[in-house]
Amino acid sequence: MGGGGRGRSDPSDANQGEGNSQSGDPTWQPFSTQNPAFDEYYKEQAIVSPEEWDTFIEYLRKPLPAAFRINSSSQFCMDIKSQLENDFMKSLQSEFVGGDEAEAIRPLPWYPDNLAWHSNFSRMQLRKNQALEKFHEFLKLENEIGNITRQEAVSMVLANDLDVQRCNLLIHQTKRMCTANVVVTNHEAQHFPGCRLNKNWVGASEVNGQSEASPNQLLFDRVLCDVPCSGDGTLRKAPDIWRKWNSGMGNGLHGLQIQIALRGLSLLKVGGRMVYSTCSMNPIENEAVVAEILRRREGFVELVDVSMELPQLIRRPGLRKWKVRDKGTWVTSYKDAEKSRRAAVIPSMFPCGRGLTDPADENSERDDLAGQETKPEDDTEQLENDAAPTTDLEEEISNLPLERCMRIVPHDQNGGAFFIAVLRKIAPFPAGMQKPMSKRAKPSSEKDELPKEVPDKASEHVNGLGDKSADALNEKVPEAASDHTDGSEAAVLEIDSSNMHESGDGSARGTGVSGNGGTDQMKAGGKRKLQMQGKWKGVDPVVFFKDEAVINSIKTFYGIVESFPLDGHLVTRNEDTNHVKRIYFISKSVKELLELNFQVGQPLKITSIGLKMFERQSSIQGTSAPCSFRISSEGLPLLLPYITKQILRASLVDFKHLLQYKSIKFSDFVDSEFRDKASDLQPGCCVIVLKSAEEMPLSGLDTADRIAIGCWKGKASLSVLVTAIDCQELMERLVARMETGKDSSLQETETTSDNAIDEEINKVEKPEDAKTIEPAIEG
Ligand SMILES: C[S@@+](CC[C@H](N)C(=O)[O-])C[C@H]1O[C@@H](n2cnc3c(N)ncnc32)[C@H](O)[C@@H]1O
Repeated sequence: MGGGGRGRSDPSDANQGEGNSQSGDPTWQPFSTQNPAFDEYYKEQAIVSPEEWDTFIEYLRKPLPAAFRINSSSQFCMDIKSQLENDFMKSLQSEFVGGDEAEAIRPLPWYPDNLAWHSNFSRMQLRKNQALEKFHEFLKLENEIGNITRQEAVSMVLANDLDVQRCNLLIHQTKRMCTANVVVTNHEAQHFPGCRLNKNWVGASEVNGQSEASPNQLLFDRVLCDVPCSGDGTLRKAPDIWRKWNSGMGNGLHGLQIQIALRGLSLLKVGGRMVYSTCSMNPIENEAVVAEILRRREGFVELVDVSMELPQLIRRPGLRKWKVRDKGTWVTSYKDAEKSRRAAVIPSMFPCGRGLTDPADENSERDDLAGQETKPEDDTEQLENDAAPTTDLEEEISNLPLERCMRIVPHDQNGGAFFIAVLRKIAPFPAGMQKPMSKRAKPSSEKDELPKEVPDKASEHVNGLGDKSADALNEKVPEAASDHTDGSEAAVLEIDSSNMHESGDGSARGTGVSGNGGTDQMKAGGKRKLQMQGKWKGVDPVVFFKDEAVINSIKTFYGIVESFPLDGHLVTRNEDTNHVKRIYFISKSVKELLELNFQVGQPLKITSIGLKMFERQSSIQGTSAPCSFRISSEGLPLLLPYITKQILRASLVDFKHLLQYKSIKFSDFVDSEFRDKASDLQPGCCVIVLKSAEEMPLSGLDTADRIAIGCWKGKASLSVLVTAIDCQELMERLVARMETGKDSSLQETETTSDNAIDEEINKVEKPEDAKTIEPAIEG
C-alpha cells in the first residue's frame, strides 16, 4: 500500500525498493531494479540454483521489511517484549495481508529470548500507512530512547571504523548499553595498532608489587571483521545500487578485504575466533578472501564448521567454485587472464589461488597484496605443472572446506543477503606475520588490485568505503564538534561534544577569542589547538583523572560506597583538572587496555571510552553546590546501587509530576515526608527513585527496579535533569505498567488528590526549554 490511506498492508504492494516512492516530487523517477550485468554475473556464479533464480530476484526487488532488536540491558526490556507479544502482534495482524508471510510481526526464531523481531512492513509502509501509526511511533520512540535498535536482521554485530561518522553511530549505539566496557577507535583496520610491549618491559603492576599479570600485547578473544564491501546484499534497502552495480566493485575490494582479515587474525588470541562477514553476495569478496587467508595462514588458522549453530537461521554453504569477471569477460583461472590485466586480476581471486609458474613471482605478488610476510607456499610442483597456458576454460575448484562458510540470500528469510565465515586461530603467528602492513607502502588494493576501469560511480557506493580518505574524514571532526558544544544530549554527535577538545573555555577552537586578537590571534589559537590535540588530529588524548580532591568530593557528596571502584577507573580528555567537563568511568579491562596504550606510546586513536559518569555543572548557580559534578543519565544505572546520599524514593504521583512538569516546588509535592526530605537535601544533583512494591534497601536494587532519574535540588524546588523524550518514555512506561496491573504498588500509591495537585502544579511555571537537560535552576 505505499500510499498513505488507511488500509490493509500487503508487502507486495511496495514492489519498488525502499526509498523508491514519489513523496510529492513531480520530477521523481523510480529506481530501476534491474541490471543485466548483475543478472549475468550471479547466474554464472550460481549462488542460487536456476530454479530459485526468479524468487531470488523477486525478493531483491521488494523493499526490506523492518527488523529490530530489544536492548536487553534496558530497564523496560520485559515491558517492550510483552507489548510486542500481547499487544502489537494482535493489533497489527488485522492490518496485514501477508502474501507468503503469515504474521505481521514475529520474533526471529534463531535469536534468543524473543529479543529480535521481524516485521513484514517496510519502512515506507510504516511511514505512510496511518493504521500502522501507533506501531511506527512506538518504533521511533523506543529506538531514540535506546530501548530497541532498528537493524537489519542479519547485522547484529560491533566494530572499529575508519569513518568518524560511523564511529559516532557506534558510540550512539553502545551508549544505550550503559556499559563502561566499550572503546571505539578510528583506524584503518588493516593498520590497526598491535600495542605490543617490548619483551623486557616490567609491567606497572609488577613494579607495584602486585601479583596480577598485566597484558603486554593487545590481543582479542573474538574479532569481527565486518569489512567494507560492494554491498549488493543490501539492494532491498538501497535500490540505487541496482544502477551502480558492476563486477569491478567486488574485484576492487578483494585486496583490502584480505588485508583487514589478516590483520584481524594477527590481533586474535590463540584459540580465539574471528568472524569475517560482508553484506555482498559476490564470491570474490567472500569465499575467495577466506580461501586466501586460509592459504596464507595454513597451520595457524582453521575454518570452523558452524552448520549446526542457530539451526533456525536459513543459510546455504559457501561455494567451492566461482569465476572472475574482468572487462566483460569471464576468466576461470589466473593463467587465462590477459597479461595486461594481471595487475587488476590477481591469483587470490580464483578458487585455487594459483599464480603463474615462477614460485618466486608468486610469493612476491602475495607479499605485495597484504604487505606481510607470507608463509612459504608448498605448491611449487603444482605451479610448475600449471605452467602451460590452457586453451580450454577449465573450471577451478577449491580444495578448501569453503562449504563451512554461510551465505544468506534474501528469500531465505525475507531479509538482506549476507556472508559469514568463522575462523579459529590454532597457533601463534611467527613474528613476521604479526606486523601490520607499513603505512608508507602503497596499499595493494590501490597498487595492484583496483582495476583501472572501476568507474568512480562504482567506488562511490562501495559499502563503507565511498570516496572518503581518512584525512578527509578526520577533517570533518572539529566541524561536527562545534555543533554540539552546548552540552546538549544529541546522541549521534556525542563523540564530538564530549570526546573532542576538552580544552576548557573553548578558546582553543578560536571561538572565544576576544580583544586585540583578530585574525592573527585566531591563527595562533588554531596553532595552539593543534598542539593541544596531541598526536591524533581532532581527538584529545584520553588521560586518567586522578584529582583526589574532586574524586573525594564526589564520593562524599553522593555517599558512594567504597566497594565501587572509582579510583583508577576515571578518565577524561583534559589534563587540566580545573577545566574537566566530563568524567568517564572505565571497567577493569578497559583500564588495562588504556594502561597498555600509554606504555606503548598511545598508538590508539580512541574516539570513545567507557561510560560518561559525571558532568561538571556548568550553570553559574550550579557552582555554588558543594559538589560541582552531577551524575550523568548514562552513568546513573551503574552507580545507583552504590549511592547512599542525595537519593530519595518518591511515590508514583510525585514521580509522575516531576516527569510531567520538570520542575516542582517542594510545597507542591503530595507526599509530605518526601517534601521534607527533598527540601533537606544538599543543593545540587540528587537522585529520585520511584517507590516500588517491595521497599528494598536502595543498595539492593536490581535492573527491574531501577526507575530513577537525576534531579537538581535548588532552594525551593526540584528540577529533573532528564531529556524531554526520556521523561515522556518513562511516563508512558509507568502508565502502561499501571494499566496492565503489572506493578500493583503503582496503583496503590496513586492518590485521589491527583487531580487537585495537577491543578496546583499547573500554576507552577514550566521550564521553557523542555529539550535540554540543564535544569531550570533557581538561585
Ligand atoms: C559493512 S560496514 C560495517 C558496519 C558495522 N558492522 C556497523 O554495524 O556499524 C563496513 C565499514 O567499514 C568501514 N571502513 C571502510 N574502510 C575501512 C578500513 N580500511 N578500516 C576500517 N574500517 C573501514 C566503513 O566506514 C564501514 O562503516
